[in-house]
Amino acid sequence: MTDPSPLPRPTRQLAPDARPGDAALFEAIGLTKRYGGFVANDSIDLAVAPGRIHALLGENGAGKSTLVKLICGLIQPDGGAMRWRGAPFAPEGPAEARAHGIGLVSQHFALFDNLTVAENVALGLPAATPLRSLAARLAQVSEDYGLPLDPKREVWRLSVGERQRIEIVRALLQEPRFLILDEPTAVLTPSEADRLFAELERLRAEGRAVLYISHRLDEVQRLCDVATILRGGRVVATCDPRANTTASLARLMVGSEVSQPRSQPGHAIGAARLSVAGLDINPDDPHGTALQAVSFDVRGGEIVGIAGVAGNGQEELFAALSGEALVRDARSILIDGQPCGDLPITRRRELGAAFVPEQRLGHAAVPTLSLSDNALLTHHAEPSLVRHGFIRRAALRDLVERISTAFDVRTAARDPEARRLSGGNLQKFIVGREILRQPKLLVVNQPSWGLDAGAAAAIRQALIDLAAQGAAVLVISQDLDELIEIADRIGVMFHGRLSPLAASSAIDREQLGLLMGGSGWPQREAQHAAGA
Ligand SMILES: Nc1ncnc2c1ncn2[C@@H]1O[C@H](COP(=O)(O)OP(=O)(O)OP(=O)(O)O)[C@@H](O)[C@H]1O
Repeated sequence: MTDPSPLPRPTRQLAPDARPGDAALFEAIGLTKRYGGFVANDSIDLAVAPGRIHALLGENGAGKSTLVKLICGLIQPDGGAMRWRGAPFAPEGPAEARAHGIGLVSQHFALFDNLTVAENVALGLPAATPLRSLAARLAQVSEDYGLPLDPKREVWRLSVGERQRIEIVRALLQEPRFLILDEPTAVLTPSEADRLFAELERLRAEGRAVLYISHRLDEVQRLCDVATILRGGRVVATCDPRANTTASLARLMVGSEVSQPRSQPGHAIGAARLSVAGLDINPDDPHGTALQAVSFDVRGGEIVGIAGVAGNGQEELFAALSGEALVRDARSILIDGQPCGDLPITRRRELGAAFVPEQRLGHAAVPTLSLSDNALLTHHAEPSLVRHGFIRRAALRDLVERISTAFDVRTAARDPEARRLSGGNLQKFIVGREILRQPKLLVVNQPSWGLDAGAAAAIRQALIDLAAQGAAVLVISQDLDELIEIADRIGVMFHGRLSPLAASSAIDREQLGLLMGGSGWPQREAQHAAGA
């Protein structure tokens, strides 16, 4: 890891009275939010002091994002009060919260797809900021932060990891007095996360306050001075995270022990169910990553992991495998021996394949459709659900019930719109929707993004069990610990190339990290990867 670069000094200094140890910068007193009869935040008391990094923990659906939305004026409370530097605080909208110096890196990105990176950043800054100078500043600052971004690129072309970088850089450029980050590292690489932590530590040293939401408890212990834990919309504990173990924090969040996934030893590894040979793709997007001679196979009974920094071809690989991007040579992708590089996604599903894209809202699920209609999107070829062109609504609702039960999807109402689910619950739903089809091949991108420890363990267990039943499972993930934990073999993508797959027992985190950064590739591979 390289040392974090010095960052540009903030232009706006904090008031001299804001010093670590001061009285609370922000307070919530008995804050309550209801959705119909469901209480998402139940009399929350929270005090965030300047010069502190304060963790907000809780399992999926505990009410963390709801609290953040209240603080930022995105929704209004039904009871209780908030105070800012001791004075009553009731922001009517996000602009008012921003004017007080509250910055937000949200879990569901608030970005306009058709605008460029620079245009999106400009929208979060004072109106007078000229776009041209902003683009140059943004390029410089994003490099300094170790979060590379191309200011001219349109957002719709970017991966989830790249979108996350925009959110973070945009919030940091606002030099907030109180910065709230909702799962910021879920799709960042370890070195990107390290740079972010260094930046948060700088904010703390300057007397600013940070509210940090993460399901990664080791990060919380490393970074945070105090932790407030929510369960079922209520505060159940406020503690020093370093005085706890990750297991005891997880227990406080979940209310019981969290079990770790267990591999199923002794099951047979069969023939290749997915074979990719010499896959070359030149994406339409001039900023996309060309895939160069990607070759690998995934056999029945095994999990293959693909690691890599976002933007190194993982999106293009997923699109080619799923049929969202068709390839000229049909034989470059075989599913159970059948050439299918030129087949659309429905035909690939009929061959027994299932796909889970990384972007849950907008790609994997339509936000404004109910869960049952979202289930129909990938199950419509099944005769039990659609017969003679008629949708069997009762069977569909039953399917949603089965997914929700099997994957512990918690909703505030029956068959709600996808956008009403908490991030983690929607993730459980879209992964569960595909696993319940019992596919012979599952390709999944970032399976446990935003999941709490218990839910992530449950999803990983489901992937292990699916492979043990004979399916081939391909997991694309930026979470190296996840890949090392569940994959039988792992490869790394760099500049559109895939390293040879290595047995996960024979490769460690450090070697993977080096490959992700472009070191340690065989000479020829490195030359190709660098475009020589
Ligand atoms: N607009 C809404 N309408 C109805 N229910 C909602 C709405 N937004 C959130 N909820 C419900 O409120 C509960 C808390 O959701 P919230 O997003 O605050 O959880 P969270 O702790 O942030 O979870 P995660 O870790 O999964 O992001 C969930 O059960 C969710 O279904």
